[in-house]
Amino acid sequence: MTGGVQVAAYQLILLVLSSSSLLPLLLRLLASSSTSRRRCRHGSNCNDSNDGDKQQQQQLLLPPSPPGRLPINGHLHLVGSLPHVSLRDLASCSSTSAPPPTWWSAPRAPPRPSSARTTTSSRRGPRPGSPTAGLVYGSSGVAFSPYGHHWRQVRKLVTTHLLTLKKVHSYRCARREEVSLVIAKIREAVAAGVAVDMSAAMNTFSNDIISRAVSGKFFRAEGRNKLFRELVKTNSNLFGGFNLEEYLPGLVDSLGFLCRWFRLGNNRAVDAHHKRWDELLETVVSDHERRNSSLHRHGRAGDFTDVLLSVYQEYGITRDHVKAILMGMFAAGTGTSSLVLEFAMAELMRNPQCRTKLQDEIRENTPEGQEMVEEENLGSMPYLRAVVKETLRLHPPSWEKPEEFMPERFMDGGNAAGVDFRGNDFQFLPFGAGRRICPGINFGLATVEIMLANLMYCFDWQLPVGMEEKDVDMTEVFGLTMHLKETLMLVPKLP
Ligand code: HEM
Repeated sequence: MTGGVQVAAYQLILLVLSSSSLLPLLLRLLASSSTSRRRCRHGSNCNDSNDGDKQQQQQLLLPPSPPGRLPINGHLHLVGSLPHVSLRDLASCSSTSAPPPTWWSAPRAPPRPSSARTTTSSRRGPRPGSPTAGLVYGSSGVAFSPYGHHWRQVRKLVTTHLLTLKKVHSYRCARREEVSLVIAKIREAVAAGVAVDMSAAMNTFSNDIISRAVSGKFFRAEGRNKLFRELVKTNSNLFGGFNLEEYLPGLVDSLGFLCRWFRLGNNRAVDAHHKRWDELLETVVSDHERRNSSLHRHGRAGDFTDVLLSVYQEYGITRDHVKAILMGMFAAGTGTSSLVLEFAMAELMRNPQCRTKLQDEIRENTPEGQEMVEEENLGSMPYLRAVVKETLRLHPPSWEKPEEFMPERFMDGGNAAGVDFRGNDFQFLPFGAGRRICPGINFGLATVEIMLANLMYCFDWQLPVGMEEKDVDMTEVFGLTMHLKETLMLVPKLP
């Protein structure tokens, strides 16, 4: 369900409830939601505020809430189908940094740098007991686990053993092979003179990279990578869809049986989907267990699953937790990297001068006669990093010409030259910040940079006949991650 439909569904529920004899229950809901708001102020990042509650706000030193809050509805009616854009607009209406609107339960990148300092997340993901929590093994992986001992353990495991710079580096041959497969496919399109569906190509590429890191060399066996891709897509639909509990936990508590009936269909879909994930992950785990002894004999570095199986007991976690971590790697690692690549290509098509500048840099800094850009060549390509940063910058307000694609801002002499994305510069948080910062930064960047460099190095790119730069549709659609509404079709040519 899109953001607009979610909002409409939410408002419809409110309308039905308020026009019925359920008013007493609504009042209870109101009471319970204000209690939970009070609780949030002491524990979580949900630092909402209330115009009518100024005294308490002053005591708690919270900034003022954006104007236009309604009872029950909070600021929901002010949030459109692109919530990050609405949040930005709400922030700019307020005289100081705006805290998230009052209904907003999931932690998202806040609209202004200064508010980012106060809102790094402690709770995230499906609420305990919700159908989607069941899908992710009771929210026991890294991304959805609430802050606490378990999260600290799984996060430590992932950052110490799976996503270290050394480990990411150890996958460079795998990345090289996957990039050459994409290049070979694009060469076929050049020979046939047809356009390439870049959205699909980049999604397949980043999913294959993650599948390979998780499942090893044999990830293509029995079409496992395709199955992973399909399951990740369904995850995204289920998490990005409308889940009553996430929006109105108080209502669900108050109207237990009605809500259970309302979400029955969703429950079944989630259970069936979880079963498919579990079967696949169980196969991956038991395959690895079978060949683990010979792996140790040969002393080879293993994939994510090998590493997890060798250390998980030390961390006091279970086999289901291992599966939850693996599932989380797919969900967090696939959509993100492929979207960065797709947005980067779309922006470069709309900005030919940036594209030429990037191609010149890449071609000048790749040794002559080399068929592909290698990872060791990337260090001498600062404009490539600036293009990636600019793609990640995603329209926040406090920038010069915020809506324009201007990688130069991150280059020497640019107004954001020293700005980095590792969570220290609060005006630029594409990977989040604080204790929940993305642990996959190195993995994601390695995937994006080598692929983008090779797309630019090996080909010249054109828009399909009849299309001009201004016709590249950058309309975004809200979901678990933001993505382009239209498929990006591009025509490759040999340079
Ligand atoms: C360019 C690609 C990527 C982008 C833009 C990105 C972005 C993000 C963001 C914004 C968050 C939330 C941070 C917060 O709440 O403060 C996050 C969390 C996370 N990401 Fe990434 N990510 C990328 C790639 C990856 C990859 C490749 C992996 C794994 C292989 C990964 C694993 C995770 C995990 C496990 C979390 C949850 C961390 C926690 O809750 O402790 N990400 N990512």
